[in-house]
Amino acid sequence: MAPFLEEPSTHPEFSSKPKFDGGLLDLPNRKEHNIQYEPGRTYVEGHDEYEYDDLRPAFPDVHWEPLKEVPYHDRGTKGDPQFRNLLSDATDIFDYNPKIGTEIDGINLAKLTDTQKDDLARLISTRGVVFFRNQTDLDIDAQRELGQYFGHLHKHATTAAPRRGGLDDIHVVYTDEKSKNQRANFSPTFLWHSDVTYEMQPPSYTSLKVLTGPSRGGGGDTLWASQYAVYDLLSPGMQKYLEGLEALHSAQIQADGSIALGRTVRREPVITKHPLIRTHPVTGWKSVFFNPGFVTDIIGIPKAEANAIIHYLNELITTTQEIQVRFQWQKHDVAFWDNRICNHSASYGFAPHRRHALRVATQAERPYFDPTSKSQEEEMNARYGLPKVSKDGSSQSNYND
Ligand SMILES: O=C(O)CCC(=O)C(=O)O
Ligand SMILES: [Fe+2]
Repeated sequence: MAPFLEEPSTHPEFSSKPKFDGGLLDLPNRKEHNIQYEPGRTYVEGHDEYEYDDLRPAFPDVHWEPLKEVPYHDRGTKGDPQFRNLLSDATDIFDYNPKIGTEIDGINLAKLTDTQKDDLARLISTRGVVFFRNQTDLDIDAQRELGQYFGHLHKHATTAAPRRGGLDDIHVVYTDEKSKNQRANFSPTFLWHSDVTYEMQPPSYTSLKVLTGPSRGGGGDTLWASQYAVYDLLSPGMQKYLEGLEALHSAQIQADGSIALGRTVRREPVITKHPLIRTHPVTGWKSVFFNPGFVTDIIGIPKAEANAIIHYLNELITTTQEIQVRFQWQKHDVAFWDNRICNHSASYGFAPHRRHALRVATQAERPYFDPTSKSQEEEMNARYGLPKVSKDGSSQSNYND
C-alpha cells in the first residue's frame, strides 16, 4: 500500500439504480440483444445495504511489539518446475507479456492441494504476478488460510483492517464516492511501491481479492512491474555497481501520514537496510530490490549520487512498459504477486464507484544477495538458445516517428 492510500470509512448513501454497463463489448451480438452503449460510463451500484459491511475499513487503536524474526521456508522450492500439479485443473493459462504476468483459468484457489500450493508459489516466483478470475469460494478465511500455508502473515502497523475484528493481518483497500480526490493526493509515479519493504522480512506471496469494484472498463486497474526485469535493463557495469550497495527503507512516511490523520500507529516505525540487488530463493534469479515508496537513501555513497540512482530506478520502474503488466479487475478476481520482485501501483479515475479489496501478505526471508546467482534474462536466453540482447544505445532507428 502506498504511504497514504487508505481512506477513512464513511457509509455511502448512493441509491441510484444501475443505468447501463460500459463493459459489454464481449457480448456476441449487441444489435440482437438491443444493448445500449455509452462510452466511458459504468453504473454505480446501489450502496444502501452492503454485503461486505463487516469487512469495511477500521483503524484499531491498539499497540503491538516490534516484529521478531520468524522462520521462513519458501514453499516454492518444492514446486514442480513445470507446475504440473497446479495446471492439472487449469482450463487455460496465458502470459500477459514475456517478463511478467500470467492468468490461469479454471482453478479454485480455495480448493488447492499442498502440491498445487507449492507449484503456485513457484509460478508466482517465476512470473511475478498471477491472476485468477472469479474466485467466489475464496472468502476472507480461505484467503488467510492460503496465505498461512506460505508462512507468517504480516500485520500492517497503519493501514485499515476489517471492522469485523480478529483480522489484524488483513489489509483493507477501500474507496467510495465519499473518498477524497485521490488525484489531488498522489502523483502517478508516487503510487508505485512494493508493500512494507521497511520490515526486516518483507512479504513474498501476497494476494489481493476485489470484493466490489467498478464494472469492467470502469477503471481501478492495478499495475505491476518486474524487478527481475529492471535488473536486466541495466548495463553490466551498473549491475555490478548496484550489487555492492544497500538501501534504507523507511516506515516513517507512512507513520507520519497516519498521525496527520489522527490515527494510531500500531507499531513503532522502523528503518531497515536491505541489499539493493537480491537473489530469489526459488528461481535463484537476481532482482533489483527497490521501492519508489519507501527507499529514502542508499548507504555509503554521496547523497547526490544516491539521489541520482533513486531517480533512475524510479524512472525505469514507472516508465518502462515492457516490464509492466496491467490487470483489469472484475468482482471476485484475485491477483497473487511476489512482493520481493515486483512493484505495483493502483490507478484512479473510477470515482464515484465503491472499490473494496482485501490483501493477505506472507512474511518472507531476510533479503540476501548471492553473487553466483543469475539474472532472469541470462537463464531464459541460455535455456531457449537466444542471443544476448545488446544494451548499447547506438541504434539508429527512430521509434518516435
Ligand atoms: O488498490 C490497488 O489496486 C492496490 C492496492 C495496494 O497497493 C495494496 O493492496 O497493496
Ligand atoms: Fe500495495
